Amino acid sequence: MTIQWYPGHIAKAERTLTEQLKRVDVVLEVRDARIPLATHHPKVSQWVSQKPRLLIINRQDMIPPHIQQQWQQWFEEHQEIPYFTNAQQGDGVDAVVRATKQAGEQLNQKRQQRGMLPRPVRAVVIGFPNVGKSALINRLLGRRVVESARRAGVTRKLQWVRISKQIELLDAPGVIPSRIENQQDALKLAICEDIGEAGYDNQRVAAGMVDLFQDLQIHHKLTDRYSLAIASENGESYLQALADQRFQGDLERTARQLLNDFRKGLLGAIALEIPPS
Ligand SMILES: Nc1nc2c(ncn2[C@@H]2O[C@H](COP(=O)(O)OP(=O)(O)OP(=O)(O)O)[C@@H](O)[C@H]2O)c(=O)[nH]1
Repeated sequence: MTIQWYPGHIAKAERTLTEQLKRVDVVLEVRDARIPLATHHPKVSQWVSQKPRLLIINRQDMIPPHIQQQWQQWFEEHQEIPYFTNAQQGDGVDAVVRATKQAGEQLNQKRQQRGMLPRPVRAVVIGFPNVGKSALINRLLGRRVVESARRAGVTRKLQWVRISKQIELLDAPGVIPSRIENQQDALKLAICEDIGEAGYDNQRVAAGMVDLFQDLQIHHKLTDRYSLAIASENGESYLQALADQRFQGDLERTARQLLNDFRKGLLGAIALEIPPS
């Protein structure tokens, strides 16, 4: 399984992100609920430094509720408060606004102690490509200012927008470049399309997805959708069997179909990661 990264894009994304972080008081870090660990970048704490950070686990509608509960508990055990959202529908966004305001109140208390006037808290939404940053920004603003698209890597430019008297937001999300050396994490990012401008092979990623479903013991999701049992095959042979059964042996078309069905939620609510025990 090889994911090919484009170093020029990564360096540029890192520069833009660090510039954005310099300007803000609070950071809203968005992760993908299907893969909350793989959408964590190890350098985030270094980039964010001492600033308050809110952890937003988006796409909550795409995982089963009992797994969401397990993550809630896991993060709390690790001294983090996760805010679960469905940015497409707006679920959970009010709690994010309240927490951001609270961070602003703390900021202004400190300013007051130093004899400074209060001002709105400045925030930025950051996260891997395609985790739902633009959708969240649009929800926070209650209107559509940032393009939100299924294609990864569409967001760029920089502007401030006022959410309320207390909060100002950078309307361009900070994109965390998704170069992840761990190939299993890279595979999950590719399956979820949270990978930005990287090159990958659809057939390998789709076969890897089938293997992952086996490991997670959720292969019945494939059987339910395609009426083709997995038997003992590995991902590659399943892809071949499905191609023969449905797509005249066309492996590329089969791989795209599998990935698309997963990404659109047509295989049901599926978590690709569960909290480590
Ligand atoms: N089902 C579901 N879809 C979502 C959710 N959040 C965002 N989406 C959809 O996912 C797609 C990507 O969302 P964006 O908001 O563009 O993601 P982004 O992180 O800004 O992406 P980049 O611009 O590539 O960095 C869009 O089609 C959104 O409508 C969610 O919570 N649930």
